[in-house]
Amino acid sequence: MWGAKDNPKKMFHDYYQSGAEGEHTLNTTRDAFNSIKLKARALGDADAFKGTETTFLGHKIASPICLAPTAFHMLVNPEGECATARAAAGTKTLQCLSTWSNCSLEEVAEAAPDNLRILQCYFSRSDEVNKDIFERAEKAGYKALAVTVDTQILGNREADAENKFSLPKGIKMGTIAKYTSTHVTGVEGSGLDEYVRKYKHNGFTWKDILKIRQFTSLPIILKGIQCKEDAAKAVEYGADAIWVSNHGARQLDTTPASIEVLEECVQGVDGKIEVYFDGGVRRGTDVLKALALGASAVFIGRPQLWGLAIDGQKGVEDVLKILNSELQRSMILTDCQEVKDITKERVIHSAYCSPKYLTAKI
Ligand SMILES: Cc1cc2nc3c(=O)[nH]c(=O)nc-3n(C[C@H](O)[C@H](O)[C@H](O)COP(=O)(O)O)c2cc1C
Ligand SMILES: CC(C)CC(=O)C(=O)O
Repeated sequence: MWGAKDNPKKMFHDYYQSGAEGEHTLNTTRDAFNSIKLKARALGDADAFKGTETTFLGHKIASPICLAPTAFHMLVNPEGECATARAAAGTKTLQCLSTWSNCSLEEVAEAAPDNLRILQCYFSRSDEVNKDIFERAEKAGYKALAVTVDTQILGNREADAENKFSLPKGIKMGTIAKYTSTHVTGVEGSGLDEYVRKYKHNGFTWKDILKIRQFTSLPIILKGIQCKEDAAKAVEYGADAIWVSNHGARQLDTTPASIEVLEECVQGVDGKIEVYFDGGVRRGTDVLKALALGASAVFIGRPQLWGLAIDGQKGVEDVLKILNSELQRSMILTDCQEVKDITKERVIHSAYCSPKYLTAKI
């Protein structure tokens, strides 16, 4: 068998694909989506279909399917996140750029100047660095900050440890290059742990959300909410939106699939702020289910990386177009003429996704 040392493509593939520990959450996510059934409706007027246009924090997007922040796009394409940004622009949707992008946030903004973009943030130990990043983001036209709240420490990704993951020479950490380095000291295990240890502020807690407010006027989205208590707390701490996510099942193994906790998180915010969603979205029907259960936009992680690996910008655009055409078909067959028609009534057995189901005797 190839070792990662002989075959870097294996190292990159494993990094993109893998989940935490036994990958139980990763492996049950498809079943969770498939256990939710859609209600087909007869004789909806397909000619009256209006489309998938919607809004994100008041900004127009052509589709509720957006690009999630995923680190290190240059592992599979020399144009990296600039190619992904152009794909988002080509389909008029939103890109959320990772703190750990290979292209800098300024390069990405320049690659697709008119596109709607937001920046995912991991917090540095240095407030000066954080302030600098927020200012750079604002200046480069990013419209919100998505603060990741599920990664106080990195999940146990066994494949990365076995492969001794590290970035190849010559691949920079574009956005944070001026504050940290890609040098790995050769410790045991995954170089990713070292990158994170060197840069990230693991003592960043709820009170620091209030601090961010003083540093920036950009809207703040909390990414990685997984229960109604935290959803309610996000409102209490002044978040402008929450993003229900288990980080692609890469953090804590044996948590529910994100789709299983979406409804309770929606209940937690009680209509006060928008709710976004990611985790295992692979079909238009998945998008419809997430919207029906209360999300106003969904994000895709790995599918964009597979598209990027296969055909660069065009590959990512193809992924977005296929998903959006599947969404349109599903909307028509459930008699939804526009995104606002995608309500809870489109789903049968939504009770299976609520905590009541877990305790009910049925
Ligand atoms: C290779 C990879 C890198 C990721 N990097 C980040 C990141 O830098 N910041 C972050 O908040 N989430 C990151 N995520 C999580 C995604 O934003 C998203 O939550 C998840 O991938 C969605 O699940 P999906 O891949 O099943 O679509 C990453 C996910 C993957 C697969
Ligand atoms: C560099 C990593 C912390 C990026 C990430 O969030 C991930 O790999 O899931």
